[in-house]
Amino acid sequence: MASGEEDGTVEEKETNNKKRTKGTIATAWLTFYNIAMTAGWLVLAVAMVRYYLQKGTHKGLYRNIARTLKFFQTFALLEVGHCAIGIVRTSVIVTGVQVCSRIFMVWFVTNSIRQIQNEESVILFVVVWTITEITRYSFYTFNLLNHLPYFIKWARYNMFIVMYPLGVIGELLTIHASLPYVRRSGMYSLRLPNKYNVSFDYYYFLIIVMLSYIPLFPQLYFHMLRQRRRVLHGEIIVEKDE
Ligand SMILES: CCCCCCCCCCCCC/C=C/C(=O)SCCNC(=O)CCNC(=O)[C@H](O)C(C)(C)COP(=O)(O)OP(=O)(O)OC[C@H]1O[C@@H](n2cnc3c(N)ncnc32)[C@H](O)[C@@H]1OP(=O)(O)O
Repeated sequence: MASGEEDGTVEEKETNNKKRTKGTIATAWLTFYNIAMTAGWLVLAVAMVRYYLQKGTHKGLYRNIARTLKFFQTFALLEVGHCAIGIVRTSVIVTGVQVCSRIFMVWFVTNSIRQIQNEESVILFVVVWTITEITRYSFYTFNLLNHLPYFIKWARYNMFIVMYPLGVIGELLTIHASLPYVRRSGMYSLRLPNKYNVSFDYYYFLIIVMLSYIPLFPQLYFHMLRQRRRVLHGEIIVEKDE
């Protein structure tokens, strides 16, 4: 029996071939990307455990892992691109908020303000991110390879229930701890008068960022709860255009 494709015109066949090639290239790239990211976050986990076992303190841990953390968290910007070009079925906005807030935490808060790098809250969010990302990227990898162990799927769609709030607590406490240093130093701020005639106060900007967690975090959390119902309980979810 002839298949639909065999019945199609030459243009239809060419379009189908192009789609298949794009699909193969995209899958190969995503598999490479997810393996690299799983490895990166595993390296980070091992470095943290080794540091703590050797030194017996969390002090200095951030400085020890900062370079690896900055590299792999910044690399995650590609995920926004994956959504934008349509090779993963995820909202650009949801992914954008998630990735940008992490990059902001790493570069513009923790990396920029040395005095807060030994805060327990920094260790809290870094540990939570690490556990989450090892699970998430190994989930995507095994899923793409069609060999997904159930416990990884279970962990991906259950751990966030606790990890997400813990990560947010770590992030908010870290921003809060940075406020006195930012106020005192006036960093990243622009005072009037200046040649641009613009004023910007990083201290108040950080307060606005903290407040923006109130409307934004529930959206990310409920998005994940919907994904959980869809993947673990097979519910059909009709998402609004995000
Ligand atoms: C200027 C500064 C602004 C700052 C603003 C501040 C406001 C910030 C407010 C909120 C802050 C949040 C801070 C975050 C903290 C933490 O992360 S704490 C640690 C706990 N975190 C988590 O548990 C993270 C949970 N979130 C996520 O997993 C993602 O970020 C997500 C974008 C929300 C995930 O959503 P989504 O991708 O839609 O879900 P999935 O089920 O995983 O995937 C959907 C489909 O897409 C496929 N896919 C996605 N990515 C990939 C990939 N890399 N490779 C292959 N496939 C991928 C996936 O397989 C799914 O496919 P289908 O099954 O076919 O649908």
